Amino acid sequence: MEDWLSMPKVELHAHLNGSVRDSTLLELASVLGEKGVIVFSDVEHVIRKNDRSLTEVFRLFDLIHILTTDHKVITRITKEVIEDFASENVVYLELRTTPKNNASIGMSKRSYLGAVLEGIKAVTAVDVAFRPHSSDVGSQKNSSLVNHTCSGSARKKIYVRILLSIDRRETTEAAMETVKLALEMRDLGVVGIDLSGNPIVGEWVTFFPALQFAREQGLYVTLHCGEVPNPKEIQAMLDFQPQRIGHACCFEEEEWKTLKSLSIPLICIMQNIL
Ligand SMILES: CNc1ncnc2c1ncn2[C@@H]1O[C@H](COP(=O)(O)O)[C@@H](O)[C@H]1O
Repeated sequence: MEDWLSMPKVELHAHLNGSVRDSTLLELASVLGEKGVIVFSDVEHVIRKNDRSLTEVFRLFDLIHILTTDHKVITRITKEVIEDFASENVVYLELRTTPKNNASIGMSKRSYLGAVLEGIKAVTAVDVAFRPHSSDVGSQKNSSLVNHTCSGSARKKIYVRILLSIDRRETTEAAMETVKLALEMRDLGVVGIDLSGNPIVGEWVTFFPALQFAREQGLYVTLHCGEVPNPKEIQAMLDFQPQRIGHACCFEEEEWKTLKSLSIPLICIMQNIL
Protein backbone atom coordinates (compact mmCIF):
# COMPACT_ATOMS: atom_id res chain seq x y z
CA MET A 1 0.00 0.00 0.00
CA GLU A 2 2.87 2.38 0.81
CA ASP A 3 4.31 1.88 -2.68
CA TRP A 4 0.94 2.79 -4.17
CA LEU A 5 0.69 5.87 -2.00
CA SER A 6 4.12 7.20 -2.84
CA MET A 7 3.65 6.72 -6.59
CA PRO A 8 2.61 9.89 -8.51
CA LYS A 9 -0.91 9.35 -9.83
CA VAL A 10 -3.58 10.88 -12.05
CA GLU A 11 -7.19 10.75 -10.84
CA LEU A 12 -9.64 10.97 -13.72
CA HIS A 13 -12.89 9.95 -12.07
CA ALA A 14 -13.46 11.69 -8.75
CA HIS A 15 -17.00 12.87 -7.97
CA LEU A 16 -16.77 15.71 -5.44
CA ASN A 17 -19.64 14.49 -3.25
CA GLY A 18 -18.41 10.93 -3.67
CA SER A 19 -15.00 11.80 -2.22
CA VAL A 20 -15.98 13.48 1.05
CA ARG A 21 -14.18 12.32 4.20
CA ASP A 22 -16.30 10.01 6.40
CA SER A 23 -15.25 12.14 9.39
CA THR A 24 -16.66 15.26 7.68
CA LEU A 25 -19.92 13.48 6.78
CA LEU A 26 -20.31 12.28 10.37
CA GLU A 27 -19.61 15.78 11.70
CA LEU A 28 -22.14 17.34 9.30
CA ALA A 29 -24.70 14.65 10.16
CA SER A 30 -24.22 15.31 13.85
CA VAL A 31 -24.81 19.07 13.35
CA LEU A 32 -27.98 18.41 11.33
CA GLY A 33 -29.01 15.85 13.96
CA GLU A 34 -28.69 18.48 16.70
CA LYS A 35 -30.82 20.87 14.61
CA GLY A 36 -33.45 18.13 14.27
CA VAL A 37 -33.18 18.03 10.46
CA ILE A 38 -32.17 14.36 10.50
CA VAL A 39 -31.88 11.61 13.10
CA PHE A 40 -28.15 10.98 13.50
CA SER A 41 -28.50 7.34 14.57
CA ASP A 42 -30.50 6.62 11.39
CA VAL A 43 -27.71 7.79 9.11
CA GLU A 44 -24.52 6.95 11.02
CA HIS A 45 -24.45 3.30 9.92
CA VAL A 46 -25.26 4.32 6.32
CA ILE A 47 -22.14 6.52 6.26
CA ARG A 48 -19.91 3.96 8.02
CA LYS A 49 -20.97 1.00 5.83
CA ASN A 50 -18.26 -0.23 3.45
CA ASP A 51 -19.62 -2.53 0.75
CA ARG A 52 -22.71 -1.21 -0.99
CA SER A 53 -24.94 -2.27 -3.88
CA LEU A 54 -25.49 0.24 -6.70
CA THR A 55 -28.92 1.07 -5.23
CA GLU A 56 -27.36 1.70 -1.81
CA VAL A 57 -24.69 3.89 -3.42
CA PHE A 58 -27.32 6.20 -4.88
CA ARG A 59 -29.25 6.28 -1.59
CA LEU A 60 -26.01 7.34 0.08
CA PHE A 61 -25.55 10.13 -2.49
CA ASP A 62 -29.03 11.43 -1.66
CA LEU A 63 -28.01 11.52 2.00
CA ILE A 64 -24.65 13.18 1.23
CA HIS A 65 -26.48 15.84 -0.78
CA ILE A 66 -28.66 16.63 2.27
CA LEU A 67 -25.49 16.96 4.38
CA THR A 68 -23.48 19.07 1.94
CA THR A 69 -26.08 21.37 0.40
CA ASP A 70 -24.79 24.72 1.57
CA HIS A 71 -22.19 27.00 -0.06
CA LYS A 72 -19.83 26.94 2.94
CA VAL A 73 -19.89 23.18 3.10
CA ILE A 74 -19.28 22.85 -0.64
CA THR A 75 -16.23 25.10 -0.25
CA ARG A 76 -15.01 23.05 2.70
CA ILE A 77 -15.39 19.65 1.05
CA THR A 78 -13.71 20.87 -2.15
CA LYS A 79 -10.69 22.03 -0.15
CA GLU A 80 -10.54 18.78 1.84
CA VAL A 81 -10.95 16.55 -1.21
CA ILE A 82 -8.10 18.28 -3.07
CA GLU A 83 -5.84 18.11 -0.01
CA ASP A 84 -6.68 14.43 0.50
CA PHE A 85 -5.88 13.50 -3.09
CA ALA A 86 -2.65 15.51 -2.94
CA SER A 87 -1.67 13.72 0.28
CA GLU A 88 -1.99 10.43 -1.63
CA ASN A 89 0.34 11.81 -4.30
CA VAL A 90 -2.26 12.50 -6.93
CA VAL A 91 -0.55 15.05 -9.16
CA TYR A 92 -3.40 15.59 -11.64
CA LEU A 93 -7.00 15.61 -10.45
CA GLU A 94 -10.09 15.87 -12.59
CA LEU A 95 -12.83 16.69 -10.14
CA ARG A 96 -16.36 16.33 -11.40
CA THR A 97 -19.45 17.65 -9.70
CA THR A 98 -23.11 18.31 -10.44
CA PRO A 99 -24.05 22.01 -10.10
CA LYS A 100 -27.25 22.23 -8.06
CA ASN A 101 -30.18 24.62 -7.93
CA ASN A 102 -31.75 24.98 -4.50
CA ALA A 103 -33.86 28.12 -4.26
CA SER A 104 -34.72 27.49 -0.58
CA ILE A 105 -31.11 28.27 0.42
CA GLY A 106 -30.39 30.74 -2.38
CA MET A 107 -28.25 28.30 -4.35
CA SER A 108 -28.05 28.40 -8.13
CA LYS A 109 -25.87 26.24 -10.36
CA ARG A 110 -23.61 29.27 -10.77
CA SER A 111 -23.31 29.95 -7.04
CA TYR A 112 -22.68 26.24 -6.40
CA LEU A 113 -19.78 26.32 -8.84
CA GLY A 114 -18.59 29.56 -7.22
CA ALA A 115 -18.40 27.71 -3.90
CA VAL A 116 -16.36 24.94 -5.54
CA LEU A 117 -13.93 27.51 -6.98
CA GLU A 118 -13.63 29.12 -3.53
CA GLY A 119 -12.69 25.69 -2.16
CA ILE A 120 -9.90 25.36 -4.71
CA LYS A 121 -8.56 28.77 -3.75
CA ALA A 122 -8.79 27.87 -0.05
CA VAL A 123 -6.33 24.96 -0.35
CA THR A 124 -3.24 25.73 1.71
CA ALA A 125 -1.61 22.36 2.32
CA VAL A 126 -0.31 22.07 -1.26
CA ASP A 127 0.19 24.26 -4.33
CA VAL A 128 -2.73 24.12 -6.74
CA ALA A 129 -2.28 24.71 -10.46
CA PHE A 130 -5.67 25.37 -11.94
CA ARG A 131 -5.20 25.79 -15.65
CA PRO A 132 -7.49 28.19 -17.40
CA HIS A 133 -8.79 27.86 -20.92
CA SER A 134 -5.87 27.95 -23.39
CA SER A 135 -6.65 31.50 -24.53
CA ASP A 136 -5.89 32.73 -21.00
CA VAL A 137 -2.73 30.73 -20.29
CA GLY A 138 -0.25 32.96 -18.50
CA SER A 139 -2.83 35.57 -17.55
CA GLN A 140 -3.41 37.01 -14.08
CA LYS A 141 -6.42 34.76 -13.61
CA ASN A 142 -4.15 31.73 -13.80
CA SER A 143 -1.48 32.91 -11.43
CA SER A 144 -4.00 34.02 -8.84
CA LEU A 145 -5.12 30.43 -8.51
CA VAL A 146 -1.64 29.01 -8.00
CA ASN A 147 -0.25 29.01 -4.47
CA HIS A 148 3.41 29.98 -4.21
CA THR A 149 5.77 29.61 -1.30
CA CYS A 150 7.83 32.57 -0.15
CA SER A 151 10.84 30.46 0.69
CA GLY A 152 11.00 28.90 -2.77
CA SER A 153 11.27 25.43 -1.21
CA ALA A 154 9.62 22.63 -3.16
CA ARG A 155 6.05 21.96 -2.09
CA LYS A 156 3.64 19.37 -3.31
CA LYS A 157 1.74 20.57 -6.34
CA ILE A 158 -1.51 19.28 -7.76
CA TYR A 159 -3.09 20.19 -11.08
CA VAL A 160 -6.87 20.45 -10.77
CA ARG A 161 -9.44 20.56 -13.57
CA ILE A 162 -13.21 20.69 -13.21
CA LEU A 163 -15.84 18.72 -15.09
CA LEU A 164 -19.48 19.69 -14.63
CA SER A 165 -21.79 16.72 -14.33
CA ILE A 166 -25.29 16.39 -15.69
CA ASP A 167 -27.37 14.16 -13.42
CA ARG A 168 -29.52 11.62 -15.26
CA ARG A 169 -32.54 12.90 -13.30
CA GLU A 170 -32.24 16.32 -14.99
CA THR A 171 -34.31 17.73 -17.85
CA THR A 172 -32.91 18.82 -21.21
CA GLU A 173 -33.15 22.47 -20.08
CA ALA A 174 -31.28 21.81 -16.83
CA ALA A 175 -28.59 19.89 -18.72
CA MET A 176 -28.26 22.79 -21.16
CA GLU A 177 -27.93 25.24 -18.25
CA THR A 178 -24.98 23.20 -16.95
CA VAL A 179 -23.28 23.22 -20.35
CA LYS A 180 -23.73 26.99 -20.67
CA LEU A 181 -22.27 27.44 -17.18
CA ALA A 182 -19.28 25.31 -18.15
CA LEU A 183 -18.71 27.51 -21.19
CA GLU A 184 -18.97 30.64 -19.08
CA MET A 185 -16.47 29.27 -16.53
CA ARG A 186 -14.04 27.86 -19.04
CA ASP A 187 -11.31 30.34 -18.31
CA LEU A 188 -11.56 29.35 -14.65
CA GLY A 189 -10.60 25.77 -15.36
CA VAL A 190 -13.83 23.99 -16.33
CA VAL A 191 -12.72 21.67 -19.10
CA GLY A 192 -15.61 19.35 -19.77
CA ILE A 193 -19.00 17.81 -19.18
CA ASP A 194 -19.82 14.48 -17.55
CA LEU A 195 -23.05 12.51 -17.71
CA SER A 196 -23.62 10.57 -14.49
CA GLY A 197 -26.26 9.62 -11.96
CA ASN A 198 -28.33 6.53 -11.33
CA PRO A 199 -28.01 4.46 -14.53
CA ILE A 200 -31.57 3.15 -14.33
CA VAL A 201 -32.96 6.70 -14.51
CA GLY A 202 -33.39 8.95 -17.55
CA GLU A 203 -33.15 8.60 -21.32
CA TRP A 204 -30.22 9.33 -23.65
CA VAL A 205 -32.49 11.45 -25.84
CA THR A 206 -32.98 13.87 -22.92
CA PHE A 207 -29.25 14.62 -22.53
CA PHE A 208 -28.17 14.35 -26.14
CA PRO A 209 -28.93 18.00 -27.16
CA ALA A 210 -26.85 19.41 -24.29
CA LEU A 211 -23.99 16.97 -24.84
CA GLN A 212 -24.00 17.69 -28.56
CA PHE A 213 -23.93 21.43 -27.86
CA ALA A 214 -21.05 20.95 -25.40
CA ARG A 215 -19.07 19.14 -28.03
CA GLU A 216 -19.83 21.73 -30.72
CA GLN A 217 -18.49 24.37 -28.34
CA GLY A 218 -15.26 22.46 -27.82
CA LEU A 219 -15.87 21.07 -24.34
CA TYR A 220 -14.66 17.52 -23.62
CA VAL A 221 -17.40 15.01 -22.87
CA THR A 222 -17.18 11.93 -20.65
CA LEU A 223 -20.07 9.52 -20.19
CA HIS A 224 -20.99 6.98 -17.52
CA CYS A 225 -21.89 4.12 -19.78
CA GLY A 226 -22.92 0.48 -19.41
CA GLU A 227 -23.16 0.39 -15.63
CA VAL A 228 -26.31 -1.68 -16.16
CA PRO A 229 -27.21 -3.74 -19.23
CA ASN A 230 -28.78 -1.28 -21.67
CA PRO A 231 -27.64 -2.17 -25.22
CA LYS A 232 -29.62 0.61 -26.92
CA GLU A 233 -28.12 3.34 -24.76
CA ILE A 234 -24.62 1.83 -24.90
CA GLN A 235 -24.82 1.89 -28.71
CA ALA A 236 -26.06 5.50 -28.75
CA MET A 237 -23.22 6.52 -26.42
CA LEU A 238 -20.60 4.74 -28.52
CA ASP A 239 -22.05 6.41 -31.65
CA PHE A 240 -21.59 9.76 -29.88
CA GLN A 241 -17.86 8.99 -29.49
CA PRO A 242 -17.16 10.82 -26.23
CA GLN A 243 -13.58 11.59 -25.15
CA ARG A 244 -13.88 9.08 -22.30
CA ILE A 245 -16.23 6.40 -21.05
CA GLY A 246 -16.59 5.40 -17.41
CA HIS A 247 -17.42 1.93 -16.02
CA ALA A 248 -18.55 -0.16 -19.06
CA CYS A 249 -18.97 -3.12 -16.72
CA CYS A 250 -22.01 -4.48 -18.62
CA PHE A 251 -20.49 -4.26 -22.11
CA GLU A 252 -20.90 -7.26 -24.41
CA GLU A 253 -18.09 -8.48 -26.64
CA GLU A 254 -19.23 -6.47 -29.68
CA GLU A 255 -19.39 -3.30 -27.58
CA TRP A 256 -15.83 -3.88 -26.33
CA LYS A 257 -14.72 -4.27 -29.93
CA THR A 258 -16.39 -0.99 -30.92
CA LEU A 259 -14.86 0.82 -27.93
CA LYS A 260 -11.42 -0.48 -28.91
CA SER A 261 -11.83 0.35 -32.59
CA LEU A 262 -12.85 3.92 -31.70
CA SER A 263 -9.88 4.20 -29.28
CA ILE A 264 -12.09 5.67 -26.55
CA PRO A 265 -10.22 5.59 -23.23
CA LEU A 266 -12.05 3.69 -20.49
CA ILE A 267 -11.86 4.89 -16.90
CA CYS A 268 -13.10 3.61 -13.57
CA ILE A 269 -13.94 0.03 -14.39
CA MET A 270 -12.69 -1.20 -11.00
CA GLN A 271 -15.14 0.83 -8.90
CA ASN A 272 -18.03 -1.47 -9.76
CA ILE A 273 -15.98 -4.64 -9.42
CA LEU A 274 -14.60 -3.69 -5.98
C1 LIG B 1 -21.07 4.35 -8.73
N1 LIG B 1 -20.98 4.94 -9.98
C2 LIG B 1 -21.60 6.09 -10.34
N2 LIG B 1 -22.39 6.03 -11.45
C3 LIG B 1 -23.07 7.13 -11.85
N3 LIG B 1 -23.03 8.32 -11.23
C4 LIG B 1 -22.25 8.42 -10.14
C5 LIG B 1 -21.49 7.33 -9.66
N4 LIG B 1 -20.80 7.74 -8.58
C6 LIG B 1 -21.14 9.06 -8.40
N5 LIG B 1 -22.03 9.46 -9.34
C7 LIG B 1 -22.66 10.80 -9.49
O1 LIG B 1 -21.96 11.75 -8.70
C8 LIG B 1 -22.87 12.40 -7.78
C9 LIG B 1 -22.16 12.76 -6.50
O2 LIG B 1 -21.21 13.79 -6.75
P1 LIG B 1 -21.62 15.32 -7.07
O3 LIG B 1 -22.88 15.64 -6.32
O4 LIG B 1 -21.82 15.41 -8.56
O5 LIG B 1 -20.43 16.08 -6.60
C10 LIG B 1 -23.98 11.37 -7.59
O6 LIG B 1 -25.18 11.98 -7.15
C11 LIG B 1 -24.10 10.78 -8.99
O7 LIG B 1 -24.90 11.62 -9.80
